[in-house]
Amino acid sequence: MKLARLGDGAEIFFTLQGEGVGVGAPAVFVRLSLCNLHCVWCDTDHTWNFQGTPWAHEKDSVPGYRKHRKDDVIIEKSAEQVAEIVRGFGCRRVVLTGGEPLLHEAELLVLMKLLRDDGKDWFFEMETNGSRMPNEETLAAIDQFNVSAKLRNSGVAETLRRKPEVLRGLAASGNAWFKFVVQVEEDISEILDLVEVTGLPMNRLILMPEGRTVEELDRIAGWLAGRCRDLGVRFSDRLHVRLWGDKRGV
Ligand SMILES: Nc1nc2[nH]cc(C(=O)O)c2c(=O)[nH]1
Ligand code: SF4
Ligand SMILES: [Mg+2]
Repeated sequence: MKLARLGDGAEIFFTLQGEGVGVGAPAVFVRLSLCNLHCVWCDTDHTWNFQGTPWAHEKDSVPGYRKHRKDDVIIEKSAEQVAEIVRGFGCRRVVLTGGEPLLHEAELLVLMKLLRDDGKDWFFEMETNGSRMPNEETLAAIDQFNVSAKLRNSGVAETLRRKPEVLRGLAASGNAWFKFVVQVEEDISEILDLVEVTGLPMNRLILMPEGRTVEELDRIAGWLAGRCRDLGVRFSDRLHVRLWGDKRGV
């Protein structure tokens, strides 16, 4: 499978879940490469912002920033190799993320089977952008979907990112939380419209500030936390950004 490359190896790391309902839980993250979306503020654009692609990213305008050479940011590993690395951390909570991990669905099913064949109580989370419906096997294998459907603020065309039927299907699994990235007040009405169209359960909603620095998070959290309280939905910080900043492998 194609993973994000970090140094000589794959971007597989042991940290604390920084976002969503499980924030603070020790977990091994496996970062797959490739994404079917291309959000302008994506904090893992090394999974898709490759040289020769037409997508825009906020960082494109930063002096000295270059789109990535595929060979620098992708590494190929078998499910067996990934399983061996994951086992080495001694933590059985695993977060499959990306990019978009569902682009590697068959290989991830092999990985989860290999790990579960150890006979231990693994817990698999998947961070997904909610634009693709997992198959039945994946629905059965994943313990928790952290679904982050993208809003207008992502800069991605609505036809690509907005899939109400997928959100309904994920909600029906009973294992999904819906984590929206918020920048401005108008995002809230967009989220509430989507909730109405899809019937997403309010008690599975999480609103999280967009930001790759503590200052950016604080600026939005300053008003968003109170809005969450009044709406009766969860607020999520981005703990890893607070603790370690905008770094890879944390
Ligand atoms: N600590 C930590 N928590 C996270 N939760 C979701 C992440 C992601 O990039 O999908 C992430 C991440 O990259 N690091
Ligand atoms: S869906 Fe996620 S990984 Fe893909 S571009 Fe958007 S933020 Fe980045
Ligand atoms: Mg991240």
